[in-house]
Amino acid sequence: MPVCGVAVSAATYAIDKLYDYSIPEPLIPAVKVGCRVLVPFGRGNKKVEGMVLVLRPEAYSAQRLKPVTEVLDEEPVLDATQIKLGIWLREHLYCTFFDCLRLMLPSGLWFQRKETYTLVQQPILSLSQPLQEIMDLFSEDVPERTVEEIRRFTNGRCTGVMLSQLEAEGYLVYHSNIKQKTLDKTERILSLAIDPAEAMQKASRARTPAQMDVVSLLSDGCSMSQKEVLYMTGISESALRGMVRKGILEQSSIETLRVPDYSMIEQIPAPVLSNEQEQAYQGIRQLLDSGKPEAALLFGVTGSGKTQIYLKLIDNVLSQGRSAIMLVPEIGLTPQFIRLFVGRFGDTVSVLHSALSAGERYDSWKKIRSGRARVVIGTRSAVFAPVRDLGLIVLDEEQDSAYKSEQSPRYHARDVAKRRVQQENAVLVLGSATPSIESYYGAQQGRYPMFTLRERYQGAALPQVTIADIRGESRAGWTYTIGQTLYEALQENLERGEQSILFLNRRGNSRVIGCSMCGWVPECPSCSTTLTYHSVSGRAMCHFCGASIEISGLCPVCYSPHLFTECPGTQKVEEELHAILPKARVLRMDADTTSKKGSHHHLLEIFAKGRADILLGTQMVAKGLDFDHVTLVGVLDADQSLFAQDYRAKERTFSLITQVVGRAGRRGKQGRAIIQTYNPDHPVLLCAARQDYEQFYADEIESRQALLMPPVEQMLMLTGTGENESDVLAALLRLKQRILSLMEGQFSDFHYPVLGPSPASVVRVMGRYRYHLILRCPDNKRRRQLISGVLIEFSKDNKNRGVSLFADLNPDTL
Ligand SMILES: Nc1ncnc2c1ncn2[C@@H]1O[C@H](COP(=O)(O)OP(=O)(O)OP(=O)(O)O)[C@@H](O)[C@H]1O
Ligand SMILES: [Zn+2]
Repeated sequence: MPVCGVAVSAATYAIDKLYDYSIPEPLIPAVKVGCRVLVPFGRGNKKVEGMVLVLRPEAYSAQRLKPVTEVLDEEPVLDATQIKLGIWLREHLYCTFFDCLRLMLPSGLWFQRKETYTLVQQPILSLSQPLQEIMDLFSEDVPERTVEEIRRFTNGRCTGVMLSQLEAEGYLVYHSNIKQKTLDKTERILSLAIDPAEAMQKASRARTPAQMDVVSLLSDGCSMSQKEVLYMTGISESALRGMVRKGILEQSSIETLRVPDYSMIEQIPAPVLSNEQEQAYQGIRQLLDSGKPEAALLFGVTGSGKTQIYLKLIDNVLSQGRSAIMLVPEIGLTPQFIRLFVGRFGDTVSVLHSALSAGERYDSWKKIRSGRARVVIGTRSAVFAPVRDLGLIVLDEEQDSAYKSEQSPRYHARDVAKRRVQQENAVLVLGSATPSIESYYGAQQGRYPMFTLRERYQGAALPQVTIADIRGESRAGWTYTIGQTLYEALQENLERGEQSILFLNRRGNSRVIGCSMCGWVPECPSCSTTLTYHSVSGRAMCHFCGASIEISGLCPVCYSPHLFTECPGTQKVEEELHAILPKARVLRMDADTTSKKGSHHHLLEIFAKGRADILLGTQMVAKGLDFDHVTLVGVLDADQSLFAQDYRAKERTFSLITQVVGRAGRRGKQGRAIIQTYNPDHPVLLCAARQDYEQFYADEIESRQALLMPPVEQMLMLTGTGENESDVLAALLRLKQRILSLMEGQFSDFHYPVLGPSPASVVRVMGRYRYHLILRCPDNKRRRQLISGVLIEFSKDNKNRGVSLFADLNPDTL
């Protein structure tokens, strides 16, 4: 009897392995490695999804195996190389086979299952109480129930075994309906139905500004999706329908092109590379020609033209009939950037990013897999793109933390890329003006070659940086966030008609509310955080779990009406700018103004066209932007991220500041940057001001060496979470003891300190406490054996009930 080994979706880490199933005669031709199947699993023989990983055509098995129920794919959705990668991921990320394999598939390809039970007949004999409870849910009026409903109505008392028993007795019959997620293909499009002037007249009769906004938005004859119109104008859907009824707007429906058509885009000719660029290009090309797997670091100052090198390398790869993957951090994927690639490679380009719908993703995946797309540009998960004949992977801004997944499987795109080029004989290029300490260390250790670009393209000078000590200014009675030095520079720039970028070094964008009488501030009941005030809804909301409370205008504790709200940083600075530079056209870019799809691109477009003088924003403005007329960059609060309790805080600050400063003066004109700080003598800021990466690296690696932090030593973090704080702590203490005793005995060759338990920086999220253990030890087979063993043991131990545990290698933040 032929047998197949299946990675089963329902298996938890503790019981994860390849499960053997027999293949019934009629299914033999259909079962192939890399196809998904439906198999019975567990004691209840619930039908679950799985993926065939091995076939043993003539296997003999002593025990009776359960048979495969159904084959879900006609052709394999994963090939042998991808399966190999999945198995490697599983070993390194401590996840199940299925979770690792699923990473490589677009969600549109996943299945949605509806499992139901239908009444056949009510039992004549009396049943045990729990079984009767289930049968009571069925009647002639309600003959069908989903499994989910049954579980909910019985408060979880119903088990798979009970249901199978009722099925075996002939009272109920089971159906499972599985289908690939269906996908929306059309979109509603709006345009003006009449002449703009006439439309404006009609709209103004409604006396609502929103309707007039809609008309002016569409007045240049363009059409726009309804979604965009809703977002840009804030009008309501019913008001839009009204405008259609009145004949102001015309509505049509188009099939959305789920893969954009790039074939008509105008070609951009390849520029001639500078000497420095040419040398780096030739060096990496030799690696490509070697036909061996290689990795290289491309270390080039901001504006040195790394992108042109990537483009030419991709040219080379394509001419060999191979494919390339170009990875960028989410916010680096600007329209300008995409245009460069599309202009060069036309319709062989496929862009993958998180704002794509499931359908778009699915269609891109098909285009890539078929070999029609040979250049993939995308964010983190594009590292799994199923390109034909991989030749090159580029990680631009390779130090960016967006490359690390914060959800299970917690992979780092750089590690996956390294593994892929090894498996597929390709070349990996890590590009950056401020490489991660890991990558630079690797190059220093001779693990891979480094190519350096010391000059900006066409010799444009790096910006002149001034460190502005704002301590003195506030003492002198200057109360604005924008210090005097920066203010004067902004004014000069405005007079000269040149653009400026202002960078607020903050992650979130929170508006605090509180009572100025009793000091009350709203806190989240389930997370250790304060709530953020949203004036639109009049509610204070938790950014971790989404819980919110209404703010009525009175303090809930002392009933005083004196509530204060403090503006989010960017909004406050925007108001300030209007006050001190009333003529400046300011564009604010932060989490608030860019929450909708496309708005980020839209704002950048406005700025690129020179329709604003100052671009003000959070980290989104720091990286990758390339504008012609920006000659001034201001960093408003350089210190913000410097003192975070995190071993990467300095690295991140240095990188951010260097990146943002590097936005100035990229086209000949001398750029300036002003860094405002309360710590004008801080070595990290001094290095960033000189854009002296080497010095920064030298200092940083010394302290990592002293503290045995990555990259000198690898770090593994074990996080326990649970609702009961003392349970979490006790479980982690037991775990620590267990690891230590294993290191005494069976793993005596593997002896390293275990630190903790220590609380996570936000200790409680969604009602769950989070504590860490930290191991600093090399990542090798012994470590993986040890950790995988204790993880499994942990989940099987009843004492740990209510506490879950996961492992994370070299976490990006603590
Ligand atoms: N060989 C070239 N010919 C013409 N223009 C070039 C060339 N190299 C670079 N440039 C131009 O110089 C500018 C800076 O290049 P690019 O954006 O690639 O720099 P970068 O190294 O990626 O910088 P950053 O790290 O700051 O993003 C771009 O506008 C680019 O078009
Ligand atoms: Zn919360």
